[in-house]
Amino acid sequence: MNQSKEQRILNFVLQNAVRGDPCSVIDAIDTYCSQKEWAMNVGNEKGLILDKTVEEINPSVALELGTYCGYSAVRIARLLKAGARLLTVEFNPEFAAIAKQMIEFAGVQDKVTLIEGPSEEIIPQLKKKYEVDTLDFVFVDHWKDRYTPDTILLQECSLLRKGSVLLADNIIVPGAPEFVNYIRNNPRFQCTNYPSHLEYMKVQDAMEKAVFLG
Ligand SMILES: O=C(NCCCCc1cc2ccncc2s1)c1cc(-c2ccc(F)cc2)cc(O)c1O
Ligand SMILES: [Mg+2]
Repeated sequence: MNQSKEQRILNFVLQNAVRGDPCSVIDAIDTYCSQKEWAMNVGNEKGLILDKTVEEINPSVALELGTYCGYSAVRIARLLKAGARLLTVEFNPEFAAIAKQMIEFAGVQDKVTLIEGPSEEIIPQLKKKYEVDTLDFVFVDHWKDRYTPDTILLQECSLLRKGSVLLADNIIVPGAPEFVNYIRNNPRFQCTNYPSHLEYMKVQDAMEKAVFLG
């Protein structure tokens, strides 16, 4: 059975990065996906916007929707202080299996809880099953038509508090127009747009930061 692209990315990391060194894992994925096979990791340009946002917030509890191969989970987890944690949700079992290995190889597994399943089922479980009170930071990078319903669901589940920050990927490509309309017209969010480019391409993309005002 021939390998998946995601398996090839993981193999390249295992052969070219340094176990326990998250930066070498990030660099290896970016090298492979810019030179060999494009893949939907947030990439290094938008990754720097993600880094700055995480460093600004210094979250104790972070949520990621859309793990994929674990690139952004490793990016976020490497910046978390001692005792802080990242919960990351992935729907696709093959992607989750790759991400688990990626996270472990990077050495950030103690900070990351990988949850396999659809976000609409997982979000309502976060308080009781995953012992979350409120979320300091949410990286939104899953199905683009789930951005709005899941942002509403996070509010309904009282998972956001005054100052919680959402950062959404792919505002232009593939695009999340309904989410942009919802969040920018919602008085309970203060929004900022960050123009950038689609990972590994010269195509325009952007990220949207939304601070919950309570
Ligand atoms: O679809 C994208 N990302 C979501 C993958 C869906 C994985 C899911 C996770 C999950 C968790 C919980 N519930 C349900 C779900 S579904 C995505 C696509 C492109 C792209 C851009 C140009 C192209 F030509 C082709 C693809 C770029 C990106 O940065 C992306 O993030
Ligand atoms: Mg994305």
